[in-house]
Amino acid sequence: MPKGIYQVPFVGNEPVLSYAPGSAERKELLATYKKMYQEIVEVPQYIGNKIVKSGNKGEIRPPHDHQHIVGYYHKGTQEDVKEAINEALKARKEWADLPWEQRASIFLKAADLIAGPYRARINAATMIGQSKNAFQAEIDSACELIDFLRFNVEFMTQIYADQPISSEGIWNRVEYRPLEGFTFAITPFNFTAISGNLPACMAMMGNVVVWKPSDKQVYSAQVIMEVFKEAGLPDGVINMVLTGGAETAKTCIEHPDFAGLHFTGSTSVFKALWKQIGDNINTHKTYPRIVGETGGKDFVVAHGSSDAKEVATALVRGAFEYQGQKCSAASRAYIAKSIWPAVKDEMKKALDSISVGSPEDFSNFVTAVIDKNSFDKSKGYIERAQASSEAEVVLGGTCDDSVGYFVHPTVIETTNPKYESMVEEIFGPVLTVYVFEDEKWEETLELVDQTSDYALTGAIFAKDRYVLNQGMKALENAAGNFYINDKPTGAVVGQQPFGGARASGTNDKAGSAMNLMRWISVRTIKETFVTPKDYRYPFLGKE
Ligand SMILES: NC(=O)c1ccc[n+]([C@@H]2O[C@H](COP(=O)([O-])OP(=O)(O)OC[C@H]3O[C@@H](n4cnc5c(N)ncnc54)[C@H](O)[C@@H]3O)[C@@H](O)[C@H]2O)c1
Ligand SMILES: N[C@@H](CCC=O)C(=O)O
Repeated sequence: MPKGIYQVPFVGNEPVLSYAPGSAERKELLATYKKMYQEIVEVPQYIGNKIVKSGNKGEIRPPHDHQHIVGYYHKGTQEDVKEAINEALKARKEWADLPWEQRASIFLKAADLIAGPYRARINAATMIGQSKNAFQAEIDSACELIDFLRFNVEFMTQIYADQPISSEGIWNRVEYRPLEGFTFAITPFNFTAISGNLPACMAMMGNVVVWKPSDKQVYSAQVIMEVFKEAGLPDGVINMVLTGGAETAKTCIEHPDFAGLHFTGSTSVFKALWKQIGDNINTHKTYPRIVGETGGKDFVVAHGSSDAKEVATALVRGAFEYQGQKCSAASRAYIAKSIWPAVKDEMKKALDSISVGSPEDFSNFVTAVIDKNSFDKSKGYIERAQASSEAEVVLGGTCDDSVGYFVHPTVIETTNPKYESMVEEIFGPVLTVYVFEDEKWEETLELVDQTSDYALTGAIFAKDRYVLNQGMKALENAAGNFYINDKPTGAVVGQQPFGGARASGTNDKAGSAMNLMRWISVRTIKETFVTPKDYRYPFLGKE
């Protein structure tokens, strides 16, 4: 047990390296990328103390060069998932009983390993496997993951320090116990940081975890496991299985010791999982915690008083960074008629200067979308817009999957504010713009609020403070992360806690104490120093 009330070293947000031409970090990252590109990686499952190589291999191909194989991942079975659950449950007691500062040390060390010796490797794996450019890899797989690990340790200590008051003669305490049973993390392809954070933050609070990453993110997932192992994470605490989503969910959710789901991914999958958990509620020993951060149809609404160049820049970065494959990506924009010609012109200039290609070339702003399904999906929206009487492709529109899944940044302009690409999540570099009459500002705000089921991120642009205030009120429930005169992407851990409501998720705010609270079950302890020896009230029966 701790012999002191420790304070954790806390250093704030990890500085983002610039990768300037000639910099040491650029040289190291490029050399690592090239080396890893030529090697054949084998990604195993991590179950208890075993590194499991089933021999049933799935290929890992860079989305920007789909004929090239960089390695294989070993697919598991449901027997592996059952073993992972057993190993997690076996590890539970010792891990849950470990003093918090020992758990904290492991994750702080993991953060330092990523900040130092693993930085180039985890960024290169993210560039190769998920086709992020170096700058996007740096903010995700290095900085955001490091921040999640360090800030969550800080939040954990804040939670533990939060204690009730005590009246005279008693001492009240609360104990923040991990959940009873095992927890289950399912993670998406698009952020290495999310993938590492979901299992890690549950483990940090003393839980044991079965983690199923996306089969499109296995390369960087392996680096995460290597880091956790090197940081000293005991066997069985986080077990990584490489199995099908639906079957794995069934095995975990039907288990009596299933204690919590930490999910990030699409809305339809999360809704199905929620239902499945409800259907199995009589099997579970405890009410499972359910946290899910899901899809978005994120908006930018620009008032006539806003600066056209600022709006255009926010749209280009917000909609097209990482090929629009951010849950937060700007994908529907409402632009006042008086500024639209200037906004379009600025966007055209920007898009004309954007090059599309492999992340190995650091001058490429846009690289490939994740796979053929994603490519076909974006292409479908573009082709339907080209054929539609209600929409027009005004910028971009080129798609080419001969080498990689490249979709050029595309802007659709529609006359129908409920046109399909104003409503549905595309998750690709396709932005749809609806131009409104300047005097219809209030109706437009209502439209923004009512058009989509999602409520993840959104941005408002205006110079007039009354207008901003009006927009903030009208859009109060339309976004969990709301931006004023900025793009709707790029939340930073500790600065903008992230998550949305409505169909976008449970809004438990990744990278905050609010999220960590979901992975603990509080025991309240009252200790009485001088225990009464007589049942009677002092004046009972006395007049
Ligand atoms: N709100 C957020 O914080 C946030 C962050 C990142 C991504 N996302 C969302 O994630 C989606 C993109 O990621 P994706 O393509 O990896 O999502 P996805 O839903 O296809 O997959 C997410 C995970 O669920 C698994 N899965 C798929 N089908 C399953 C099933 N039937 N049962 C159980 N698991 C299943 C996948 O294998 C993967 O591990 C987008 O909708 C995006 O908006 C949201
Ligand atoms: N937190 C990220 C988005 C994560 C979802 O894909 C952002 O704020 O842009």
